[in-house]
Amino acid sequence: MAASCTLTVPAPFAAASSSSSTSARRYRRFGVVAMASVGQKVYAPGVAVSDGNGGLPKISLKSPHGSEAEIYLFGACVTSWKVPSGKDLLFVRPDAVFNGQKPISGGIPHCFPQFGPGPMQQHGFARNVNWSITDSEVTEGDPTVTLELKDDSYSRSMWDFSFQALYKVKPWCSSMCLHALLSAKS
Ligand SMILES: O=P(O)(O)OC[C@H]1O[C@@H](O)[C@H](O)[C@@H](O)[C@@H]1O
Repeated sequence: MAASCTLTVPAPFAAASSSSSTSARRYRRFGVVAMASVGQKVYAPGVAVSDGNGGLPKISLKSPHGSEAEIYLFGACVTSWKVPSGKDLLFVRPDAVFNGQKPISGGIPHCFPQFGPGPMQQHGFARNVNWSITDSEVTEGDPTVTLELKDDSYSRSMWDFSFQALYKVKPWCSSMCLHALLSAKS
């Protein structure tokens, strides 16, 4: 079974112009390419990982066109998306915890493989585990990162399926593209 979902979130307060380009100039890199400052790892220009709240690893995406986004590896939760005006269009709850024990409440969370209460924890386990960076790329200056979550003994104990979830985050000036791809088999 494979399911794919692409969500493009418009920025109502952003400038009307978009930074997306049809130019074919593009490159792709894997893994850490530089240390920009103490504790910060750069995966591609505009794609860096550093310690966020509570010391949890946080990806920062910065486009030279003015948009910025923050994604925590814990839960692959997008907690911030700033448009070129500097306005942040996302928020987390004031009492959100960043301790790696409870899900980050707010931003754009993943409810998988269950929504709400049920046989496992509220909204499933995907927002309660660390995802990993599987790809990063830059197109015309706009950074993109892809996160991955795969089954392990922890997920199997609650949901006995083999799966791979890929989550691609691409913030532009006037919209943000979120692409989720799930492949699962019994
Ligand atoms: O508070 P949590 O566990 O992060 O869940 C997020 C939200 O999930 C929704 O389904 C509930 O209706 C909300 O009440 C809740 O705040």
